[in-house]
Amino acid sequence: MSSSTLPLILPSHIIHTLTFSKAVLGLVVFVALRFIGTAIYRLYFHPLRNFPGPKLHAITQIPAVYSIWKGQYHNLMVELHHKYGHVVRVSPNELSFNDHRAWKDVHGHQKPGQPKPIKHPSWYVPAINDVHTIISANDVDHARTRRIFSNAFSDKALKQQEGLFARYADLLVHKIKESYNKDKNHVIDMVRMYNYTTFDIMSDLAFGEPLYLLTNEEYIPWVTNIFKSIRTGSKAGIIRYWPSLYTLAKKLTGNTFQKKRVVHFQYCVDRVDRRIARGSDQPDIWNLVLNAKEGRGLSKGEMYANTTVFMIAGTETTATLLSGLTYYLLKHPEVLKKLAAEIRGAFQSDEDITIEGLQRLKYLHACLEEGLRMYPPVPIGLPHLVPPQGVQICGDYIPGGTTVQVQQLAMYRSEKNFAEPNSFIPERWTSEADGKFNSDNKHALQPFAYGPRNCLGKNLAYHEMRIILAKIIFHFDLLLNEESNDWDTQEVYTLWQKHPLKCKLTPVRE
Ligand code: HEM
Repeated sequence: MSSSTLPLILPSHIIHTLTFSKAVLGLVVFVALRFIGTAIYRLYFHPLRNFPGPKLHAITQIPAVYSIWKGQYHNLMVELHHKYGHVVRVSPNELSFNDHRAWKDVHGHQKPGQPKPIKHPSWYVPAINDVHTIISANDVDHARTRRIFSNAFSDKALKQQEGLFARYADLLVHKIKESYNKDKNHVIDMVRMYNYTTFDIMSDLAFGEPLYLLTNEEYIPWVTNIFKSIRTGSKAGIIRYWPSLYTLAKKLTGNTFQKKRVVHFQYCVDRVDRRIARGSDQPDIWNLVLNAKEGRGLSKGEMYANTTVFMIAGTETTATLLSGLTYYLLKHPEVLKKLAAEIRGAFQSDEDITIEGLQRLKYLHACLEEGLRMYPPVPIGLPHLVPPQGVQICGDYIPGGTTVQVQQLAMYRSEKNFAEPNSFIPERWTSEADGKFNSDNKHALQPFAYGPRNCLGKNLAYHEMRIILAKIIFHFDLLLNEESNDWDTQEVYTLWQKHPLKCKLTPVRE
């Protein structure tokens, strides 16, 4: 048998195998050529080709996505900005900024008719009832919603709510004293204690009743699920980097995720309904909103959707700052001593600790600012989309369709913005600051975001953080437990994944 006749007598399954291998080979070659073609385009012809950044990041979104998946995106951004400067091309269609001017250009007010980046529609989606929240609404709906809710977050409202904050801060102190009285060597996880307090406060404001976390010293499953969903939501969210897969994945997995979201949402609906049916004479969100002219246009759907925002935006963030600041104070005993002297010197009793009294404490304010700089509760950027006309950011023309983000941690840990950026030095925020801090770029620090869509609860958050921290320091001496020595080495899944912060608190007064 000559070799030339061999193919004729090959069994059919071998012929199939050969055809199949050819098809696979063809596919591999096609994918490889496509990848090379895309890589060449993105490196040499793409509108973002002249922006600095690692070549691999310009070619593919995989390195950025991988770091999000591993919870290391915050560190990657610090590193890339350190190496490449104030603007970095972090993936083919995405630019990251750590220059203070980007706050105004991305988040700030623009003149009427001037194009501006919008909140990225892939990231900012409506609530489960398909109603947009204050955070996700387009600019027009946002302005209306913001007007409605601003009554509940005004200075006047805060003054009316003062007693409520004091009540929960006192309960926190009471619980810690109780634990100490049971066991003088007690070790307390302050992350939990701060979360219990901030969730109870916000629940009282939004549902007219606490979640009783402080009373029971235990999370309820609804709260645990919030923490879990922040992590899984951040991981699952990477699919947005492949828009066509995103649509497909939404269709395929819609039901699984949907069911969990429905259960979570229903909890808010039931509690808001219960609060409205019961009525209340307290200065909670609903009394302040519904009694004002603007609030009468609010639909039930909007009430439910926005409550979910308040219960996340107004709780975890504040507890995060308190946990981070407590950690840095414990790592810097000289700062803690100075702060304790200020607080204990200013007040004689709990009743003295008022909004006005706390606002006068300059060193407390400096410590809060430095805590927000070192450990911003929202450490990464909030994705915005450049409109088709393009915009100017930090003096550069940015073409339409680009995703842009202002990175918080990378902004605050840059020596271009702050001297000794990785050191916790509250003095930099005071008039007694060393000369080298005179050139600190204070405007770079915007932990509550910037412009018309900045944090609505900023004043509330400052008061809450002040009163809780002041009462803790007024009543206790604190020590960090050894196991929490490296507490700040954490992953970020949109928000910090906080480890337990184990501390020993010893009462200094009855
Ligand atoms: C340290 C504490 C806090 C920090 C660092 C913080 C930070 C932020 C940031 C960065 C945004 C912009 C989010 C975005 O555009 O995607 C935001 C928005 C918002 N925050 Fe806060 N927040 C804090 C506490 C609070 C509190 C206590 C409340 C009270 C409910 C609150 C309510 C809101 C609301 C309603 C928005 C949406 C505002 C709008 O779109 O007009 N936040 N916050």
